[in-house]
Amino acid sequence: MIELDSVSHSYGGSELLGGLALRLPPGSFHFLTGPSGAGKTTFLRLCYAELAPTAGRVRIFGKDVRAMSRDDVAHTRRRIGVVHQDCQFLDHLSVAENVALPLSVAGRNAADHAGDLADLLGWVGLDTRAEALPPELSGGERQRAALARAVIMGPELILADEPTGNVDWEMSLRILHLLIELNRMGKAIVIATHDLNLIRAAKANVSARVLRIKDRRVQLAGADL
Ligand SMILES: Nc1ncnc2c1ncn2[C@@H]1O[C@H](COP(=O)(O)OP(=O)(O)OP(=O)(O)O)[C@@H](O)[C@H]1O
Repeated sequence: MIELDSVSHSYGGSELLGGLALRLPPGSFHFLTGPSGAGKTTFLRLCYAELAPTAGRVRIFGKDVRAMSRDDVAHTRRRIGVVHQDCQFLDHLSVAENVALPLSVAGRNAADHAGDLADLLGWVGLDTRAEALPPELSGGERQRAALARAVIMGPELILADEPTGNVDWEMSLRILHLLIELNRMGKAIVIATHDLNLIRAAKANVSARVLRIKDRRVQLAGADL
């Protein structure tokens, strides 16, 4: 699904990710952890064809990111759902309109998918907030709306950047369990998080690999979390 060979990235300063070699198979569950600035978001952006690595090669669904045309990038991204760290809503659109936005971006008629949208909002517990505007949402509601938007296109892979940032523990668990449910439906999941307790809670429920960025290198964490 995603293959990284000897991947490093530099924005002009020091190199991040340290020549990472990694495979993300279909249906897998990965956590990525490490200190602020370690390169977690950079890793996710590489997996979403938002960046090409400055060294090494990233292949997404078998295609080298550097060889992708604009159409390839658009097609690839339709197969990947992203939960951004800051959610990135359009504040003048309702929750339902924001969640449905990927459909219209892909040229589909959102009205044809009204049933799916209602089911999805119900699944994340936002059916009664469908007409609210994003600034009216709590942190947990924002994160769940962002998750609903990430899955509306039926992606095979979900990349979630701190999906439990700014929510309490109970809500963190609720969001985690939605992601575990998606994994059980066969979707590959990658979660970038600072929260080691979240990783421990997940490992009790799902077989997940934990990647830890330390000293600018990505290592597979052991059972000592
Ligand atoms: N567009 C950019 N231009 C220049 N430097 C960048 C850019 N994006 C990220 N960086 C730098 O690259 C490093 C890694 O950033 P990244 O956002 O990947 O880290 P992170 O592990 O996700 O951090 P956090 O946990 O704080 O979100 C940081 O030093 C950051 O300042």
